[in-house]
Amino acid sequence: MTVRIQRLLVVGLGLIGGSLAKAARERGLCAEVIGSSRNPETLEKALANGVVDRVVTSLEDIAGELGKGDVVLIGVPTLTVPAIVNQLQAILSPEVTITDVASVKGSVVASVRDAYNEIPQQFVPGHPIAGSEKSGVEAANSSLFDDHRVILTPLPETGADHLQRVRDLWQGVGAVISEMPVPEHDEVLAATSHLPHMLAYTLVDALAHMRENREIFRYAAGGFRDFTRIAASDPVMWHDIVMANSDALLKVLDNFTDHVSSLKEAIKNKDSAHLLGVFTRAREARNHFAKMLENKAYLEPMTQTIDYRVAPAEAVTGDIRVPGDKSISHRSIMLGSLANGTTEVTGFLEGEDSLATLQAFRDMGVVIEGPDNGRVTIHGVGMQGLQAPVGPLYLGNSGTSMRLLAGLLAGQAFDVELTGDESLSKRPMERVAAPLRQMGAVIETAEGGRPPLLIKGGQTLKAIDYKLPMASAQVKSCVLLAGLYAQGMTRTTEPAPTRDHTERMLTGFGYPVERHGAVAELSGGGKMTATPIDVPSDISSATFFMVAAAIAPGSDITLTHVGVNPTRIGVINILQMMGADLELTNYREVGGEPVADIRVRYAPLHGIHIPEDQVPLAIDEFPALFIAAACAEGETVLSGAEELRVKESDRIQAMADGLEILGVRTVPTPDGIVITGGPIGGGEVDSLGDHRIAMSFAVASLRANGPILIRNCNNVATSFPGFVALANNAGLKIAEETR
Ligand SMILES: O=C(O)C1=C[C@@H](OP(=O)(O)O)[C@@H](O)[C@H](O)C1
Ligand SMILES: C=C(OP(=O)(O)O)C(=O)O
Repeated sequence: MTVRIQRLLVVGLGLIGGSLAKAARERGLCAEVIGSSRNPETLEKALANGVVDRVVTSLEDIAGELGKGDVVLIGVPTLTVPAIVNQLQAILSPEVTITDVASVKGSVVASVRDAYNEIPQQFVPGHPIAGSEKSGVEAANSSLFDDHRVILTPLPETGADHLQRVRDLWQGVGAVISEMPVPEHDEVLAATSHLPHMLAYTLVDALAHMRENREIFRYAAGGFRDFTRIAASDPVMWHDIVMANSDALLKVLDNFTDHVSSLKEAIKNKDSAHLLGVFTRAREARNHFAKMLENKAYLEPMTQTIDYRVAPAEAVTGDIRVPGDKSISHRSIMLGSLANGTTEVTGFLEGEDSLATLQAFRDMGVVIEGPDNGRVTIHGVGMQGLQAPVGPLYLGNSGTSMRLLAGLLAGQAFDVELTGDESLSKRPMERVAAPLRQMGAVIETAEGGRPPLLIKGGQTLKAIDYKLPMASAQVKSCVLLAGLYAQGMTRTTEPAPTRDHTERMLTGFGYPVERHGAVAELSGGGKMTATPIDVPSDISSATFFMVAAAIAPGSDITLTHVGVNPTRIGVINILQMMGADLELTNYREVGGEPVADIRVRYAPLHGIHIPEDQVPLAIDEFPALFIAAACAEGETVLSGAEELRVKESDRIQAMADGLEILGVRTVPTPDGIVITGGPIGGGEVDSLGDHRIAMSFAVASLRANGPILIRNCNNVATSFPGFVALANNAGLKIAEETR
């Protein structure tokens, strides 16, 4: 329903009133725009600058003309609003829509109620979040509201057509409308607008009072200028706002004063942890909000969807260092946070999954600097030093974060809730909840053992001897991490070897872990000491380039500094069994983890039966290995890999569907797949938001005879930020498209 506005009367032609009048006039939103002001000079300027069609000096002169379809907008300073409202009550027809632009809504609504003895249907309180330190009709700017927010705070009595008319007016001048209740508006604005203005005014006033003020202002550049820009705002307007919103403002001022007092204490006591804590948290929050605002998070989906359009490519060549290992990055944050002392991490993966873990620990009070080019400094808080987070810990797409944190947090003193994105919210968590409950933890899951996880703090955990029902490093790590807080010796026995980064890193941090064969055990109640961590490149990310070189004639690529922990090298073993030409050189150990450079040159591949003992050692590499199988002579058979069905997507089905579309024959089975090698065509495939599916199909382009469009590739950033640039450098032809 669009309700056309006939006449718009703007009472008070300051910056906001003047800008609205001018914008409405220029955009032809109303039949006529009329301005009213007590000041004849303002009226003259308004006419001269084309702000209004006509002016009136008193409301009586015009009120009688106005009726249904007309709008009166009160644009005077907040404390002058009651006088205008009183006047309007006496002379204006109840059919005329009345709205206002005051920065405080409680006091305006109260003045309307006083004047009318009720809230009339015609009244629609509003507040455009726009402005500038400039004031007056001469500053009127018809694009002031473009993409700016206007908050309307309609009351139960407000009439629907009046509300619609005001919405149309603001939308017509380019604004974006949100609605909220009056008290919420006043609290939000006290914190986000009124407090900063008070601080800016006070800072400038305080400095101006210092004896050497000339000198101070002479040297006050960047920071001072940025911080105090708003101290040039209209003093009367701000006086009125403060008087009108004093209750809400006093509340935020109290809170802020407490923070300043703690900062003062920290400076006095040279408390670096406190200072760094405040600064790193604030910087993160500022960046986070800036991103949200850039994306207009309240208006549109947070980000756009990224697709890859991949053209057929020839070969891959060069020396490449892929980003840091995801599993090790997660663990570096977890153990570094619980250690005594400061842990320096280099090579940290700045992907969304490991950043989710990092943020979770920040949310629990750990001061973490970085990441900055893979460098992270963690100020460990000791085994008992985590604090209750203020809200749920959001872990995005990351299964590892949720399952390992569940273990670590089961024995803490506080309650915590773990949540995740759509994909993570579908993944099974009973596999960790069950052993943790056996240890005495109190954990609730949503239906079907899915996230969110609600963990009740303050439980006494006791050690268990846990035989893992599936080969899962996440479940093993979860139980061992809970074991750090349990009474007695916690033991895990795994059905097949899985990645052992937790055990290695605990040892590195000085926490004794006994290991023999399939068994790992540790006693609760110990402590850890900070130690530097150098994270090797992720073999799971390197895999995409290994497969790329293995399938594309003419390829010769060297992947440097790759982690080649024996529990992770299934992909190397399987590719070699298929006939790939793979060579490991420069073998060394870095911080308890073996590392090597891997050179891969093209060689024809043949299908194999993948030995089941290799499955856990290559669990994340199968989507890419399926592409190798599609390029191999004959059949490749995988079994014993039902775990692939509960990753970020059902990776067996997702790959089978995509390969079929590209003309490759596949037969999915409950625990694996049979793939018959053959030519690969072009087509459109869906990664289902699974990073490894997206990157695998990009690699397929090296053997495809047409372009491949891969849908939903945003999550590549969870494990492999910079993938597209690195891949294109090596020889792929990926174009990112957003929609
Ligand atoms: O412990 C880890 O860091 C991981 C273990 C594996 O999961 P499962 O334990 O579920 O097999 C793997 O798929 C995941 O990417 C990372
Ligand atoms: C399975 C994976 O990760 P996670 O379980 O941590 O989401 C993966 O990275 O392939």
